[in-house]
Amino acid sequence: MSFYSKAKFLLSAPDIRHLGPDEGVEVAFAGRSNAGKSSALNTLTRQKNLARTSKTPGRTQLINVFELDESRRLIDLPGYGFAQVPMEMKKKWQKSLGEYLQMRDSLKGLVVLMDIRHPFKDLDQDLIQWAVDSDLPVLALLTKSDKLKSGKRKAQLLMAREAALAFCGDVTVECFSSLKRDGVVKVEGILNHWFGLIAESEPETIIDNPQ
Ligand SMILES: Nc1nc2c(ncn2[C@@H]2O[C@H](COP(=O)(O)OP(=O)(O)OP(=O)(O)O)[C@@H](O)[C@H]2O)c(=O)[nH]1
Ligand SMILES: [Mg+2]
Repeated sequence: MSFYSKAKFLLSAPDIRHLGPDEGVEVAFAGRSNAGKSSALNTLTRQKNLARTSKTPGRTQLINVFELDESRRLIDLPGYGFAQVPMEMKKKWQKSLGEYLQMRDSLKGLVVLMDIRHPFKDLDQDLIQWAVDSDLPVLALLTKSDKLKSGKRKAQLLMAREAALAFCGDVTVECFSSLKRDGVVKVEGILNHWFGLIAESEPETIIDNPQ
């Protein structure tokens, strides 16, 4: 059993004032609406319905917190860049998202998810750039990698890595598929470091649940 499969829903908050104490370590999943954030969390935690997913963009409207243990949490953030949301709602979400990213001290790592077919849109670049400038560790995932055949997938990955280097600096970029579980082991390895489960110098390994 993976450490991440222990995840339990803790709370949903409209803004940072409704989150629990700003202690321990949080790793947040961010990205455009419909990029596959909630699906990725379900895949990582091996739970089908932990985070709510939907075909309709804009499903996740609150900051959703999932507890791994008493000091470690996974965060599912509302998506950005969805045109069909009423302006007022959009403003509210973007405000709570911005506040979370800028003010939450326990945020120790950011996973930015982008559809492999159209990565590094303006808002993605802005977010990754901001994380790099803020010294917040960031992992960029090209989601729904199952949508492309192997050759095209590799080409997109190379292109995205070059784009990341050009626009945002030295950012880790990997492919990910919730459907095929592509990239899960790599994500776990990186999260293990961010959560302080293994030292930086140690090789990336999968942490088993001790129970
Ligand atoms: N083929 C394929 N579809 C995926 C994958 N991941 C997610 N999807 C689909 O993409 C849609 C959006 O997924 P969600 O996980 O709800 O996306 P989200 O980023 O949480 O969206 P918001 O909460 O609206 O911001 C759903 O229909 C998923 O089934 C994947 O790896 N492969
Ligand atoms: Mg979602």
